[in-house]
Formats: sequence, C-alpha cells, structure tokens
Amino acid sequence: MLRMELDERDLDSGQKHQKHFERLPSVVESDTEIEKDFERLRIMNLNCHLAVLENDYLYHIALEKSERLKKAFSDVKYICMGGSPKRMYQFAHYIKEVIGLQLPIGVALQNISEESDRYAMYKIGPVISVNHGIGCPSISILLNELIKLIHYAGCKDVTFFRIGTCGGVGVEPGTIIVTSEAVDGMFRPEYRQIVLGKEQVRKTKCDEDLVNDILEIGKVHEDKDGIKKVISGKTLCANDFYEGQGRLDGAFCEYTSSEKMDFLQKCKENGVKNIEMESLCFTGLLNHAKIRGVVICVALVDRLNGDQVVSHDLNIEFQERPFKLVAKYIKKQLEKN
Ligand SMILES: O=P(O)(O)O[C@H]1O[C@H](CO)[C@@H](O)[C@H]1O
Ligand SMILES: O=c1cc[nH]c(=O)[nH]1
Repeated sequence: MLRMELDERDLDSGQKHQKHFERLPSVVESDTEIEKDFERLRIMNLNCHLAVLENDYLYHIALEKSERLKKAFSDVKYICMGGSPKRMYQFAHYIKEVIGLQLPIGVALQNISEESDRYAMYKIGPVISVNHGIGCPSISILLNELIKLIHYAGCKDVTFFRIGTCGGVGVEPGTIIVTSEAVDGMFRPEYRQIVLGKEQVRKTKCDEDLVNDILEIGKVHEDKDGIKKVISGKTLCANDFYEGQGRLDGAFCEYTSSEKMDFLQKCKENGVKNIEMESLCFTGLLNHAKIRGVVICVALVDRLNGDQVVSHDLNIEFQERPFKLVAKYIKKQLEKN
C-alpha cells in the first residue's frame, strides 16, 4: 500500500526532479530498506521510482529484478561493451583465458540475453561482455538496463569500457585511441537529449585516472603483445556513419571534397583524434550516474586519407587490439585485490 501511494503521489505531483529527490525519503521513513535504496539512487542521480518498483523487467537484456539476479550478478566489476555481438563473444572467450576462469567441463559461454534477441551478453566471473549495436539510441537503452542491473544486484565499484572501432583523424590505422572527452559534431563536450520537450545536457569526459591507467599499460606494451600505438584525445561522436562523419561515399552528399577536408582539419585543430558513434551517450550517462568509464577504439582508417572501410583480415586483428589493452587492465586490477 505504501508503495502504491508513494508512486502515485509522486507521479502526479509534477514536481521537479530535485524536489522529488528531497521529498521522497521522508515519505518512506517507515521502510528503512526503501529509504536506503532511495539514498543510493539519489547519490547516483538515478531514478528514485526504482526503489518502489516491485517488478522490473529489463526487457532488452531479458533479465528481471529478483533475488536470483542479485545472486548471479553481485560480483560484477567490469562491463565491457562493443558494437558487434560476434566481437563481444570473442572478447568473452579472450577475457576468460586472460583471467584464467575455468568453466565446468561441458559448459559453454551462454548468451544471457538470448531471449530478447536485441543484445548478446556474457558473464565471465566479474566481467560482463555485451554488444551495444550502432549509435546512441541503441547504447542508451543498454546502459539504462545495465545501470539498473548493477543497482538491483548491489554491485560495487563497477567500471565500464567501450571497446570499439572508429575512423582516425590524422592517425595511422591500427592505432588505439583512448578518449579523453567525447564531443558532438559542433565540438561541444555535451550529450544532449530531448526529455519532455526540453534539452537535457550531460558532461562527456572520460574518467581521468582510468584514461591515465590505460595509457600507462599502453606505454608498457606498445609495439609488443599485439598492441602497437596507444594515444589519447577527443572523440567526435556522430549520429551517422556517412554524412554525419563527412564521408563522400554515402547515398547523400551535399558538400564538396574540400569542404570535407576543411572539416576534418577543424577536427584536428580541436584536438579530435577519432570519430565514432556512441561515445557521447556512453560518457554522458555514466558521468551523470557517477560511474567510471572509458572509450577505447582502434582506428580502421585515417579519414584524412579516405572514407572506405574495407572488411579484411587486418581489421579483425585491429579489433582485437583494444581487447588486449582492456584485458591487461582488468587482470592487473584483479591481481591487486
Ligand atoms: O566498432 P563499434 O564498436 O561497433 O563502433 C563503431 O562502428 C560502428 C559503425 O561502423 C559504430 O557503431 C561506431 O561507433
Ligand atoms: O570511420 C569509421 C570507422 C568505424 N566506425 C565509425 O563510426 N567510423
């Protein structure tokens, strides 16, 4: 009863978010568990309604708020994401080897979210490997459900990685770029989303310590262990692969080749080292929730030299480079603890 009243009162109140946060804990003083949950949600800027939801089905990853979910996921410390399901299946196997996790004989890695058919997710001890599809809308849905998952499971100190591919800007193909900050097509370090008819703006820096730790590992392993060059810089996040990234080979193009080159030059002048399609949402949502995260992408092409990305064996090898870097970081952290 308390839960219903609370939910209805709040939903009908039309009060501002902040006021809502301030008001709710006092309303539920008779239920200390809910009160504690409100506090945890409030601290992380998450949705207070979650504390009073009796059921929550995480539709796109086919999981449900439950005691079972808590037991199965409470040990999660690292969530690694990348666009393609195949890549994240390979990463799951790779990290399993690196951290030396033995599955019982006859047991294979299972896609936990198979039922949803939207994302493919694997759990390897404290690591989740999951694909996010293409673009901010797709990764946004996944991040919402994963953030709820780690909240419901009571996970502590979780770090997120986006292990991806990108186009480099004045960067040799095969180079790994660790994002310092994501920017939009107008070089604004802001993730903008329309919510209830208003623009909501969130900051897009990657966790500085995490960036430095990854760069440090990159330095140690540069030119060996299949890692090659690792650099850091701003990442431009586009809403499209073609016009949105100034390509000349899309179905639409209403600019000249020299206008394209001027824009790429401007990218360089603004400190942009690479272009991809999810970093704004990834950093924007994680920063807002005060969760550590970093974007690590390998360049498949130098956009100053062309637009075409050709599928070939070298790209497969390139895609594995961020795996190696992240796996080394995770292994090192696990050995510390
Ligand atoms: O290689 P992933 O991680 O999928 O990411 C990049 O590749 C896709 C475009 O081909 C976009 O999603 C872009 O961000
Ligand atoms: O140029 C590229 C390559 C990979 N992914 C992108 O978004 N752009």
